[in-house]
Amino acid sequence: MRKKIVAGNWKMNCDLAEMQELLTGIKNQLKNIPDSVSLIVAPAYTNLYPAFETLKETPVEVIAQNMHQAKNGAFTGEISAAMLKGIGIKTVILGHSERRSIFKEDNQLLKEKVQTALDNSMQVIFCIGEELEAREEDKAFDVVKEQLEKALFSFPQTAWKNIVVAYEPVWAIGTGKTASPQQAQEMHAFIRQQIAEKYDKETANAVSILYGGSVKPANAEEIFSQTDVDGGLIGGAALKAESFIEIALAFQN
Ligand SMILES: O=C[C@H](O)COP(=O)(O)O
Repeated sequence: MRKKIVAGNWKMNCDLAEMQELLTGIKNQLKNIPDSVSLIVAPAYTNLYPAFETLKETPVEVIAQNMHQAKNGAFTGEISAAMLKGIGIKTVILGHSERRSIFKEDNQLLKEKVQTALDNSMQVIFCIGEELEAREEDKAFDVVKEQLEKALFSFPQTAWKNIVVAYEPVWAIGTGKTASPQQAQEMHAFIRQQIAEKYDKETANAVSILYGGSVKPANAEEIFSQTDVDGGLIGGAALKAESFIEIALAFQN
């Protein structure tokens, strides 16, 4: 059975004190979360180690929001895979649409980052998704296919045990506009089919595919109940312990 995952991407939010408060809230409610659901939080770089220390006796995984592709060197302001691993971080989000649009990270660069993560035995949550214009022009599937092909499909089948895909339609991120459960299911099934065609059905069926984009307690249950939706990558609603936990509980119903 595929892993069910609820991951909170905190983006550039929470100073240390705010994060510790959030973590206390999450820890206090962990007993309600079924073992079948993996909880993940992705704090900003400066909060990674304190979060790791605070959560180390719990099942919640702390992951990074990004990293550089190089091993080390003159890259002012950047963080390497070895640095993340050195503080116990084993997973990284790559390809988030904010990295693609604001920081101009393209599929070629993202492929290099994925390669670096895999070379360092790290897991990757790889984000893909179309912008509003592509959705309106009926090109959403073409965009997603291209992102998969250019950034991920040159890796061998064995790499896929370390890759989780997050489908995040850009027009639904932080906008309050969620893809309908049907739109999410349609795209998730398409992504799985692309993986099956490139590799095989077994590989495709084992990959967790998360949905991201304005997931909230009110819509999580319907989205998570879709056949090919294995969880969520949550932004705004992950910044409050109550709503984050409520979203994770949506799997129970
Ligand atoms: O990484 C998370 C996504 O960008 C979703 O953010 P959001 O839940 O605030 O729309």
